[in-house]
Amino acid sequence: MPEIRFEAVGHRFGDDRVLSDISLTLTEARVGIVGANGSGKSTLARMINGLVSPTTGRVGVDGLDVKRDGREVRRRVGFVFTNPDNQIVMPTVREDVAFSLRRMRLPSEVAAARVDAALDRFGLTTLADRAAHTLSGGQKQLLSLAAVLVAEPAIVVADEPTTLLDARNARVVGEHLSSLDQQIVVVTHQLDLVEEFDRVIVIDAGRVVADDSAAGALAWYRAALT
Ligand SMILES: Nc1ncnc2c1ncn2[C@@H]1O[C@H](COP(=O)(O)OP(=O)(O)OP(=O)(O)O)[C@@H](O)[C@H]1O
Repeated sequence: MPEIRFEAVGHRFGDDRVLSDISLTLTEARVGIVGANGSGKSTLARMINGLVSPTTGRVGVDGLDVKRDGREVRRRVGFVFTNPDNQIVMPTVREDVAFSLRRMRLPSEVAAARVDAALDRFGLTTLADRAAHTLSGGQKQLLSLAAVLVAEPAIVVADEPTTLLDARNARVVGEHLSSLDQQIVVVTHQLDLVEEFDRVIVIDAGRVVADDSAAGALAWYRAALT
């Protein structure tokens, strides 16, 4: 598995300190991040591919510095947003998945085969020529996953990927995420999504307050909520 390393990471937005002294080395296949609204989870997740740079400390991916080696890191880290509308950029489903490969300069038949395989994997083949904006919320989130996965990143970071979905679609997207070969880091309020994960980290007020097996961390968090 890849290695994601936070070294004494802190972050401020203006005068607001939102992360303090985070040191973590993530090498497990499936890592969950949970915690209260505004505790800093999204900010932490966004640092893994450089969407946010820490104000203090350092974030590394496989020995690369996220700030210095941003392009190389972004090739390794795919990011799935809460709202797929923020991620879908092309008119049709097929074009949107293909867009992720534009920089790789693959021979066109190789690219087309990869796009077809990604569409098939996420059950989107029959929707390939549909206008992307006409998909349902669940279908759009599957399209976002296909568009991220087609580029074969080593790590997938997902920030509340099931929040906008109904229970059935949340389960479908959750099952797809859990079955990935890639290392995954998932931020969520839906605790069942990370119940089978290898490691769960609880963030509170910008600090790590629990870091354990899923069973241990979730028991801690549920007790803290009551
Ligand atoms: N771009 C920004 N500018 C200013 N403040 C920000 C920005 N992004 C986040 N914040 C603030 O940083 C804090 C942490 O936000 P973050 O989104 O990381 O929390 P979170 O744990 O993911 O919350 P939620 O569960 O509600 O999504 C919040 O107080 C938020 O208002």
